[in-house]
Amino acid sequence: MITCTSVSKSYGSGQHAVPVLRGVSLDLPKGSFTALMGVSGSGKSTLIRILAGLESADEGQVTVAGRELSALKPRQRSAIRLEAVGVVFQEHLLLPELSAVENVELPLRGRGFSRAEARKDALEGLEFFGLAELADRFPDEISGGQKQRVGIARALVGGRTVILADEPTGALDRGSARVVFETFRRAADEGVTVLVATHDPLVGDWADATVHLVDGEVEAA
Ligand SMILES: Nc1ncnc2c1ncn2[C@@H]1O[C@H](COP(=O)(O)OP(=O)(O)OP(=O)(O)O)[C@@H](O)[C@H]1O
Repeated sequence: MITCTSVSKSYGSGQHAVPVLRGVSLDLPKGSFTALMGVSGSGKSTLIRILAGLESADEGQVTVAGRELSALKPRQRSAIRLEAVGVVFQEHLLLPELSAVENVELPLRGRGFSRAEARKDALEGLEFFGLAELADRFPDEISGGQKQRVGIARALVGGRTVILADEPTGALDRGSARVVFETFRRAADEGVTVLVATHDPLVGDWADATVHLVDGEVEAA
């Protein structure tokens, strides 16, 4: 579901090129929850952005949800995100002027769903994660953990099969972080492939596997 082979990436060029990822290979099966760990600067965010198609690798191949990303133009990659790949960041990025359910509807509306269809699927998504009672609240009326879970519901709505998250619990207390990891677990148990970059050792209680990045390389297990 997520495969990358010999992915390398440097920032800067020539003499000033700084290698950030060096020959990273991963093969994450459908329905797995993998934690991506490593010290600050080890390349976690860069790898997540490449897998999400937000940046391109200098070398190597990346296949996500059955699509080989390196062959695609940025606009085609963003279409894949809309259809198949949800991305969650440390900041929830909910739009403050929209209610929770309206936020979850957004990617569906972007795909041309009618208002009624989008509402139905968004409510189902919130319900699946136990968030139905928050549907009509605005982001500033719910807790940080709840916002992040609404963000996960938005990332998954419309049958997306892959979720990529970068430090999703970085701004949360331990209790909220647990619930967020539990939410990813639930998604993986439904067949979604989940990769979460995190510093938070709590993730070990929910993830199936951990990949450690050290200076841009996958550390042998
Ligand atoms: N756009 C960029 N231009 C230049 N250098 C960058 C850029 N983005 C990241 N880097 C550098 O690449 C290295 C890896 O950064 P990255 O953000 O992927 O690490 P990380 O493991 O996610 O760190 P953190 O845990 O602090 O988020 C760092 O040395 C960073 O300074």
